[in-house]
Amino acid sequence: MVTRISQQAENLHIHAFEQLIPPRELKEALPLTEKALTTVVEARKTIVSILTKQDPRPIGLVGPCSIHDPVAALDYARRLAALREKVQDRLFLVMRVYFEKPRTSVGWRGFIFDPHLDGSGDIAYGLREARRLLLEINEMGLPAGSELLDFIVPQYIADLISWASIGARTTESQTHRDMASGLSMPVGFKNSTDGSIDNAINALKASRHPHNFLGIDQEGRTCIVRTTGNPHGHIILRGGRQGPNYYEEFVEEAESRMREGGFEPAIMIDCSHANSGKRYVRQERVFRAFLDQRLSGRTSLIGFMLESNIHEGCQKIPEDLSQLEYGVSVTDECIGWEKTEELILEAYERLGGGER
Ligand SMILES: O=C[C@H](O)[C@H](O)COP(=O)(O)O
Ligand SMILES: C=C(OP(=O)(O)O)C(=O)O
Repeated sequence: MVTRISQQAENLHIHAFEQLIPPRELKEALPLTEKALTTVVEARKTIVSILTKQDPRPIGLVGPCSIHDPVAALDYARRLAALREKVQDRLFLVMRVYFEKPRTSVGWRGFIFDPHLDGSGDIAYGLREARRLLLEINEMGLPAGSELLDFIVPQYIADLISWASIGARTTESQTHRDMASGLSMPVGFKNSTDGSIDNAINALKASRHPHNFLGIDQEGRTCIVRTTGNPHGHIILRGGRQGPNYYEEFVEEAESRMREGGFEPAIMIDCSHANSGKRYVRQERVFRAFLDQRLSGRTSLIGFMLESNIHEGCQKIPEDLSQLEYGVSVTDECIGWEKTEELILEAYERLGGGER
């Protein structure tokens, strides 16, 4: 019972607690379909085969920096699903479907946390619409990859996610490592914003171990979550404060650090973020460097990440939301669809020429 005495000591900066429906109820309203389940199960299996080098195709994590408009996201997904079909014998494409944004200081926190883009924080709507969107994307046979930031969110949507990322700002966080140890999909750990790959390798080690932590169950009750450890992880080189880290010498360094840590090297190159100085025009350069290294026989490079949208560049979220430009990122700059298609088809051609 909250007494008058305790009211003077707690929740001093909280003005409301609003109850959410439990994960089970949202899943009953928007259930996983047979088709979506097949997309998820098959994609997770394929990604594990790529990480263990049984499947020679690189993974391409391709899509918007963040989802802010479900209509544009579906428009994008349809384009990517068609492209995926064309290239699937040489490339395994997964759509970036990012609903949670970690911020350097403050900024829009992503569709789940602020779906109306106005600071109203309608998380109930955000969770529901995120789940609906993921269902539709998986129904197209297109697998989804996402950054997981909050510990409660996975119980609502993780059954629709085939690959997850722990971001540069949270790779060193114990609680994110705990969460990763219980996730059902392969997880990529980014190097830290200062460029450190040790944090990512330590995260890989930690997430393979069992952990006990606090979370919620399907009924939304707080509980002790006991995990078995997640054996399917890899690292992602995204550059750091000192600059890019996609060049051969950085990849070699990452390979030997992974080996020293007892891991078979499995490295994804993020063509955006600090590898491109957040300038969309530079992603192309990083992408080609990835491809050159892959084609020269560097099989530790298991994939790439491209931040791509329908139209290139980015925009600030305007006060008057009717001024939002369709298909343009509201977070980091993205390459446009035409460039995306051009790069993926170029990779397809080159990967068909011999060494993959
Ligand atoms: O991917 C998106 C951003 O790089 C990340 O959320 C940090 O953004 P910020 O530095 O603009 O806050
Ligand atoms: C936030 C992201 O990246 P990073 O953690 O590398 O900054 C992202 O991929 O959206």
